[in-house]
Formats: sequence, C-alpha cells, structure tokens
Amino acid sequence: MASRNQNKPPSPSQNKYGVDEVSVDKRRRIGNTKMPLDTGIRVRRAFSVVNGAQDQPQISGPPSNSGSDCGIIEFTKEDVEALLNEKLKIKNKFNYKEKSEQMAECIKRLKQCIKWFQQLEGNYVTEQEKLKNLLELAEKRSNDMELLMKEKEDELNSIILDLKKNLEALQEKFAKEERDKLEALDSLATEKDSRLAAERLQASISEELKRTQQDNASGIQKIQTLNDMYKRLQEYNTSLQQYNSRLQSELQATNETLKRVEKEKAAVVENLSTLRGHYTSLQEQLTSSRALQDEAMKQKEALGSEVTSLRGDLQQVRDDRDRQLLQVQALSAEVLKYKECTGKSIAELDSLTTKTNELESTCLSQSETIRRLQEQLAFAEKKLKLSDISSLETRSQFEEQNSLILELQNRLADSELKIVEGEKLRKRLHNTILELKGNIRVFCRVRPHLSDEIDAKVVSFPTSTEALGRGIDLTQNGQKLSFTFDKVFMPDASQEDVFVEISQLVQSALDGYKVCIFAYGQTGSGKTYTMMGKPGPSDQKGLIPRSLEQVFEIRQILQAQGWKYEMQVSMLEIYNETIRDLLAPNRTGFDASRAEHAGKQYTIKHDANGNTHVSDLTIVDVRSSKEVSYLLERAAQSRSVGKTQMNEQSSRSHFVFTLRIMGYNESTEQQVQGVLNLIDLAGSERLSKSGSTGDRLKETQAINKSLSSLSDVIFALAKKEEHVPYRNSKLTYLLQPCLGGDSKTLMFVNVSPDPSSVGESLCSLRFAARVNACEIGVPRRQTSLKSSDPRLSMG
Ligand SMILES: Nc1ncnc2c1ncn2[C@@H]1O[C@H](COP(=O)(O)OP(=O)(O)OP(=O)(O)O)[C@@H](O)[C@H]1O
Repeated sequence: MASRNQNKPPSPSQNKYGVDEVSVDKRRRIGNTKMPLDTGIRVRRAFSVVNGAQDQPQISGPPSNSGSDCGIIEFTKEDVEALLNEKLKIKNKFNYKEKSEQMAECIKRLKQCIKWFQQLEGNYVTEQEKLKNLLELAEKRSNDMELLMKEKEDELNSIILDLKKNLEALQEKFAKEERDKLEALDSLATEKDSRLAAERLQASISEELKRTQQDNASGIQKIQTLNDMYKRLQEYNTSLQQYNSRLQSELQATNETLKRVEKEKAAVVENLSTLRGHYTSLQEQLTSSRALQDEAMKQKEALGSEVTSLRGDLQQVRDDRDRQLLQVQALSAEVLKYKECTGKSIAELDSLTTKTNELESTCLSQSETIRRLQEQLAFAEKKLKLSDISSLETRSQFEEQNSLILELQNRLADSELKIVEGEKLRKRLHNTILELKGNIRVFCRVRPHLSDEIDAKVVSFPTSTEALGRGIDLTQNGQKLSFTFDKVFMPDASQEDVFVEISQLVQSALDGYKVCIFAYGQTGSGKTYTMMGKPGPSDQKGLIPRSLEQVFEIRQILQAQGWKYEMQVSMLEIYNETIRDLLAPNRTGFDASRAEHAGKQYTIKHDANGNTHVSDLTIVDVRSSKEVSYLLERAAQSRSVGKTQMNEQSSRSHFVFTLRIMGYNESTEQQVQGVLNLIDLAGSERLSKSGSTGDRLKETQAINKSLSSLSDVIFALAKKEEHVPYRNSKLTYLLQPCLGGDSKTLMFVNVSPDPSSVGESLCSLRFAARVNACEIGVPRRQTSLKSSDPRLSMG
C-alpha cells in the first residue's frame, strides 16, 4: 500500500506525506465520543474478535498494539448509528441502573479505546516527525535532483531536437517500414501457414528420421553382417561360379550327349525298323527256303524210292539176264551136245536153233532193258546227287540265314537296350534341368482380340535376343511395364504350339512324377480355352485332351519295353468353398448334383508321402483316351458355369482333373506312380466390373477369396516364411503338394489383350512374376516295388 501511494501525487485533501487530513481530523473527534454522522467519515479502530462473529463486532477490552491478534476495522457512519441505536435500545429495554452500569462499562471501554487512540496518536506524531525529517531530506535531495534534472533537461532538449529530427526521419522510415511490415505481415501469414505445414512435415519427417535413424543403425549393423556375409558369399560365389561353369560345361556336354543320344536313338530306331524289315524278309525267305527244302527232301525221298525200285528192277533184270544167260549157256552146251550126236534129227536141231535164237533175242531185249534201266538208274542217281547238292546248299543257306537272324536279334536286343539307356539318360537330363531351375515354371499366353473388342495395342512382345519368346510388355497410362517368364505365347500361337512346350511334363507323369499344370487369369482371358480347348475341330483341342492322348500313346510305346500301366481318373470342382464330385454316379446335371450331394462333405487329407486324398471322391479306372474324353464330357455337363458381363460362358468354380498313373515293368520289376493334375481356375474379376449380384456376387466373392489365399501362399513361399497359410482355402490346401512339395508345377497366366482389362492383366502378370520367383521343393520320382495304397490320390 505504502509503496503504491509513494508513486501517486498527493490529493488536495492529503498532506505532503499522503495522509488524509480529513480522516485524521475526524479520528481526533471520535476520541471525544461526540461523533457527527456526516457522510464519508471513516473511523479506524483496533478491536479483538470475540467468538469469531465478525458481522456483529463486540468490544471486549482495549486492543493491544502488538498486531497479530488485533485487527483494524473501519467503523462507518452506519456502524456508529447502529451502535448508538443499540445504546438507546438498551437504555429503553433495561432499567437505568443496569443500563447505567452497562453504560459505565461501555464508557469504561470507550475510555480505554480513547486511551488507545491517544497512544496511537502519540505514535502517529512520532512517526510524523520521522516522516518530516525524511521529507526534508527528500526535499534536499529533490533540489539537488532538480538542478541535475535541469542540466539533464537541457541536455535532453538538445537530444530531443536531434531525436525529433531522427524521429521525422524515422517516421518516414517507419511509414515505409510500416508498408514493408504490412507486406511482410502478409508474407508472414502465408509463411506461417507454410511454416505450420512445414512444421507438421518436419514433425513427420523427424519421426521418420528417427525411424530411419533406427533403421539406419540396424541397417549399418545389417550392412556389417551383410558385408561379412558378402565376403563369404563372394567366396562362395566364386566357388559356385566355378561349380556353375563346371555344371554349364557338364550341361553343355550332357546336352551334346543328349543330342547325340537322341540322334543315335533316331538312327538306332531307324536301323531297328530297317533291321525289323530285313528280319521279316529273312524270316519270309527262311520259311520259303524251309518249304523248298521240304519239297527237295520230299523229291529226294521220292527219287530215293524210285532209285530203290529201279535198283530192284535192275536186279530183277540182272537176275533174269543171268538166268537166261545160264539158260543160253545150257542150251549152247545142249546144241554142242546135239552137234556131237549127229544122230539126232535135223528138225529137232532146227527147233533147238529157233529156241536158241528166241532165247538170244530175249536175251538181247533184256540186255537192252538192262541198259535202259542202267541209264535210268544213272540218271536217277545223278538227279539224287543234284538234289543232295541242292539240299546241302539249302541247308547251308538256312544255317547262314539262321546265324544272320541270330546276329540281327542280338543287334536288335543291343539297340533296344541302347534305347532304354538313352531314354533313361534323357529322363535324367530332363529332370536335372528342371531340378536345376528349382521353381514353379510360368508360361504366359495372350489370347487374340475377340470380335467385340477394341483392337488397341496394350500388350507387345520385345524382340531383343534375350527376351524373344520370353518377354511381354504391358502399357498402362502411357507407361510400359516389362515382364519375363519361361515362355510367352503370342496371340497367334496354336493349341499344338502350346502343347509341344508341356509335352515333356506329361511324359514326366508317366516316369513317376507328380505333375501339376494350372491356368490363372482374369475372367475371359482364355484359361478354359487353353486347358480344355473348344469343341469342334481337333486343332482346337486344349492341353487336357492332348495330354491324355499323349499319355495313352506313350503307354503303347513303353509296353514294348516291358511297362504295363494302370490309370485312374477323378474330377472335382471347388464351388463357393465346397468340393463337388463331378463323376458322382447319377450326376446328370448341376441341380441334380446339388440336391443329391449337397450333404456330402469331401475332406482333403495329405499322407506322409505327400499324396493328397479326397474322401468319397469317385475314381474311375480308364484304359483309353476315348474313355477319358467321355468322362470329361460328363464332367463338363456338371460344371458350374454361368454368364457374366466379362464372359458368356464363365467358369464359376475351380476345376481339378487328376490322372493317377501306376506303371510296372515286368523285366526290371520297377514300379512307378505318377500323378497328372490339370487345373482350370475360376477367373479373377473385380466385383464392380463383373456386374455380379445375388448368387453371382457370392460366387465372385468366394472365387476372389480363394485366389487371394493362393496369392498369400505364393507370397509366403516367395519370402520363405515359416508358416505358409495353405489351410486358408480348399484350393490352396488341395494344391499344397504342387505348390510347396516335390512336384513339377507349371502355371499358365492367361492375359486378355483388351485395353479395358489392362488393370487386371497387370495384376495377373505381377502375381505370375511372384510365382516365377517362388522356389518349391525338388521334384521327386515315386518309384517303388509295391504300392501300399493303389487308389487314386491328388499328388
Ligand atoms: N488363344 C485363343 N484363341 C482363340 N480364342 C480364344 C483364345 N483364348 C480364348 N479364346 C476365346 O475367348 C473367350 C473366353 O475364353 P475362356 O472361356 O477360355 O476364358 P476363361 O479365362 O476360361 O474365362 P472364365 O474364367 O470366365 O471361365 C472364349 O470365347 C474363347 O473361345
């Protein structure tokens, strides 16, 4: 209070110390108890507060000056009036004595108060004197100060003049600066905004910076470890490069060997066919020689018997001749005897002479017969000798041919062995190449423009040597995005061109591998066309029918090498996350099957060998591709197909065809179990674009969910994550052995060239690129001696 009053100039009613003169005067008058009730009079008094009743103060004795238990209260005019009224009331209420006593008491107290006031007044006077002294001192000092102030004032006046000049200049400057300031304020406001934005940015940047710094720190650590790893990897890389170059050269050599073997095989096969022709002609020759020999033998035998009979005849003739000679000799001796005995008659002699002549003529004729017979005999003997010679010749020819046949048979066996060996080598090399790649292979196929599509080019194919036949460029919003796959089929690629590229895989199924080929892509991009083809001309047939034809053709060829095969087929579809058996008996149409098999729960199970079984699924034994074609037609009728805005005949489910092949080689006692899975996935499509509602919407949502589960699985595999979410959908769980197991897997990514589908095409190509980078297990051939469960499984 005091310090505040020091700064204030004294009011006219105050003295020079700032004390209210009037108030002091009034206080003096209060001390005489006669207090005029004029307005504005203030009474200062000390009192003690009794019973805490501040609103009804009671005077309980002289207030002490010591301060802490005393307070100062101001009695206003009203208070004093109230006090006097109270005094009057008391005066009227009580009798005089009491009242006078009370009054005396009051007076006593008032006296004490007055005494106290007087004391205060005394204090006040001493204080006033002190203040007077102080005032004098202050006045003196003030005079000094005034002098000083005057000097200073002069100085200040001159300074003020200068300052005025300066002020004018400054005012001008100020005006100018004011303008600048206004401008600056504007810019400041804008800057403030930008600063706020910058501050927000800075805050986010500093957060990011912190994160980045943390990342950086961990990155540095990582870099260090990576550097170490890099060094080790470099060493490893060099060794790998060496190994790789060795492998490359081995691969080259193997390829050359393979080519040579293929050539040799072709030559051997050709040789074999000529040898087979030769062998057949020799066999024919042999049979004819044998027939000739038999004939000659028969002739010989006939001639032998003729010679024997001739010899008998000759002997007989000789005997006759000898007998007749003896007769002639006897007759001649008789004639001589007769001649000696001339006594006999001439007639007898004549008769005897005629007899002798007759005998001689008979003898001559018989000699002639003998000669003839001898000639006949000589001729027959000559003929016999000739037939002997020819039979000997035939025999030697026969033996020659026999040895030739034996030689040919040996050569044939050698060639067949070579073919088997060559085939084994081919399989080994083919599988080595696939194993070296170690990932899911991806083929891309772009279908041609359909009649109702705009013929604008959003898809192009690079022509550089390294990307030829493997690259595809997609243009979106003027930006060209490039992708590379194992093979890219342009729109003009025929079904045959596509099949040629996968025929090796089909062969692998016969060799005992699990093979999985599936088609992925947006609705209407050509998946069903690629997998199944179009009904009608044979050149429109898709991969499934062509693969089956090849399987049965090769089965026929391998039969010659001792292989016997048994084949089983199953077909299912996954519709709205539910498995449906497409070959279930009495299944004639979609609705019938829905009614009959709605309650059936087909469960998927994988056994320890990585084979997949679907419970209650119909499995059909097949012996020809025709049987399978019939089953395919049956299944096609049962499939869930519908019309969408994107495709007239859209597959609303995933179609899974499985051919289980069990082969047994009798000569080597080898047994193989191959599986061929051919899958036509339902088309991915945007809900907005598909225009689906109701059931179609539900189908589309189910399709998109399972396809997104497929991409989750692929991403997890690509990142080599510990947990791969195969169980998130029926499709991925069914394909588990194909995606992450030991099967040979090939994915077709079908792309539409329609400019309105460029977004979907990009998604499909990006997904396919991820799949291509995905490493799966090494394909394993399933060979054994005896199968524990010969029933069909998925893979
Ligand atoms: N390479 C091709 N050559 C000629 N026509 C083709 C080719 N690919 C597809 N098509 C035609 O394009 C249309 C759509 O093909 P498709 O039905 O195979 O598509 P999708 O991908 O199976 O569709 P969704 O997923 O809806 O079943 C069909 O009319 C088909 O004949």
